[in-house]
Amino acid sequence: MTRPEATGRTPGDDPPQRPSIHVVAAVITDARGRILLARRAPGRELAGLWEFPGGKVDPGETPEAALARELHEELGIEVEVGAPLMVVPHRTPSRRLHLDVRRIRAWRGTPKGCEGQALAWVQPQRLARYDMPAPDHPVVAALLQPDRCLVTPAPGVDDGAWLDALAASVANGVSRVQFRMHGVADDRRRRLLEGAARHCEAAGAQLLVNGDAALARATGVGLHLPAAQLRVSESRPVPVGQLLSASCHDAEELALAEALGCDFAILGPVLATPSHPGEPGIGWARFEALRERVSLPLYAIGGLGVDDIATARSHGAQGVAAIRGLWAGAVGESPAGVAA
Ligand SMILES: Nc1nc2c([nH]c(=O)n2[C@@H]2O[C@H](COP(=O)(O)OP(=O)(O)OP(=O)(O)O)[C@@H](O)[C@H]2O)c(=O)[nH]1
Ligand SMILES: [Mg+2]
Repeated sequence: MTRPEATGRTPGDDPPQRPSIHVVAAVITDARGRILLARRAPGRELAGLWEFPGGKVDPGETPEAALARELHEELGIEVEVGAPLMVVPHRTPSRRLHLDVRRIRAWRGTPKGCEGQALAWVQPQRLARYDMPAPDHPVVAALLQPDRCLVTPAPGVDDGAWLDALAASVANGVSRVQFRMHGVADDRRRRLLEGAARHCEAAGAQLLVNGDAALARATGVGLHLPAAQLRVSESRPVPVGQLLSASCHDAEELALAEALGCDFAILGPVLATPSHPGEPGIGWARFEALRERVSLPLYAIGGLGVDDIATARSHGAQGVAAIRGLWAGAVGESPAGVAA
């Protein structure tokens, strides 16, 4: 609907002339698990792109009321708004946007394109085939990809106990694992990677090796680039289809990770963490300010665990990455150089 744009948050590092808009959008799922997309009609901004139905929050309106109103106006249905999925902060040269995505618990009526827009019910795995605005890319990732990424701790002296803890971690719901194993001899590291790969495969979890492109290519597991390697990578070190991620700490590294075609990145440290004593962390406001410049999925790292996933999602993160917060075993000495 055409109405004045509601102004929302305006974080301090932004020129005052850049308007901020709060948009609510819906994940509406049918009995077959398909998700409803609407195509922006000709003549409108971003015409032809597919989106989650919704629109701008009016001044004084709650997000829930705005979403119910928009879905009535655009689709002719009455809804019960459900749980938040995520809020994506996004900036363009002319404005900043908070895309606040909610699940719909129940609805009455049959969705129709009341404003002439085409509609499509899409299997989640096919969402990536639809051309969507940049702020929607993290939303699609949140619907499809894991909300937590384990970074492995050092193995101590007992490799069997380490592998048992890894197996317990993936059994506990971790389905993305970054195998980080610094200061361990090559043959031992390789044996542990093989053990980790067996456990991950059995549990359907994804595995990425930290910092060793040759080992990733030789074994077929994914590759995680530490920031120093990201900064010197000129092309994607593993083929598309083999997972690639990177550690990022600032806007420049995030832009590099996106340009290299990383499937996701890890950004932090967000909170203080035992592995970085004396460092306060960048905090959620800074996390958002960095997140709004790129659209690849980002895990927040640094002093976080499963209880922080909802908070992380409300700041535009895919979820959390952690050592301590996700490892189902004892964590010994803090490995240097990782904030988890
Ligand atoms: N509804 C919706 N808007 C989105 C999505 N992603 C995204 O970037 N946007 C942007 O959010 C803004 C608000 O969307 P809208 O055009 O639906 O707003 P509206 O229904 O109130 O209509 P209006 O154009 O009459 O003000 C648009 O600039 C749109 O490009 C999405 O998935 N759903
Ligand atoms: Mg709309």
